[in-house]
Amino acid sequence: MAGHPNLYSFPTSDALAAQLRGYVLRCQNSALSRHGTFRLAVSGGSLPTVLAKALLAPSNGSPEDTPQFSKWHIFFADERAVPLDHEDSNYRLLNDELVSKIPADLGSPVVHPVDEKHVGDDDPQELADLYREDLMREFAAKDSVKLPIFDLILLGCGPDGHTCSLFPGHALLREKDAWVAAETNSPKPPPKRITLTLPVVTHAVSIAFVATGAGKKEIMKQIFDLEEGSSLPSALVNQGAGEKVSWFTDHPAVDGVTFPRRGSL
Ligand SMILES: O=C(O)[C@H](O)[C@@H](O)[C@H](O)[C@H](O)COP(=O)(O)O
Repeated sequence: MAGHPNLYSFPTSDALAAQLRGYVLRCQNSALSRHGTFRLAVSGGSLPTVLAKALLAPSNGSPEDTPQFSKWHIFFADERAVPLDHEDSNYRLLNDELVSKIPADLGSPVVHPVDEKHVGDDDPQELADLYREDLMREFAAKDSVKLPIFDLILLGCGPDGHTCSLFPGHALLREKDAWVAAETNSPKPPPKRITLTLPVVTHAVSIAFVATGAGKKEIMKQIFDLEEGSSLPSALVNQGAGEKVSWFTDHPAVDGVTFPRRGSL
């Protein structure tokens, strides 16, 4: 993939949220003009809170600045193998932070949770297989497709460089064909999870990371160390998707990070 990812850095969380709103809505508007729906995947961690701040802010009244939630299909970039009402559930997190707070006049998104009947399985592979079937229904109805193409995937980045539930050094990073994979021994609790794979992430039309706070600074240096080249999962997304990737950061997270394409929105 040609080109470098875009890196944006903001002084405050309000400034970051305002620009993230514009970015997500541009992705929405272009997806709606292409195929009438907006299909995105979101991560857990701090992302749903930032996303809610971005999307629940008042609109300037123009159609371009209005989320059309009734046309959204929201999937999970990764999910933990816990009941949907469990405090570790990304579904619950997204619902509490964003979905339950959407004003009625903006419509309701279709949210695609993992299959609750299978969250207790010893092997989360069954859960991953069922989630793939859900993706197939949404993305592969007409033809057989090799990989789903999300309009947007919103990611976080852990202090060890993980993203989704793709952890450094894991064999899953070499996955070429599967859409959804099971993780049974995640270094970040809880241990059992499912995750979109790298080919699915890098195949998306647009990919955005949100990474904030001084705690991310050291790993950001490694991710963007172009001379050494990094095999960290977040760096592999950069390498696989290039200019389709945008990083939304705050100043403390990128203090001292040298980067070839530092942009402004
Ligand atoms: O469910 C999860 O565990 C996440 O999807 C995970 O990949 C998260 O995005 C990162 O750990 C960053 O988390 P923070 O944004 O909280 O730093």
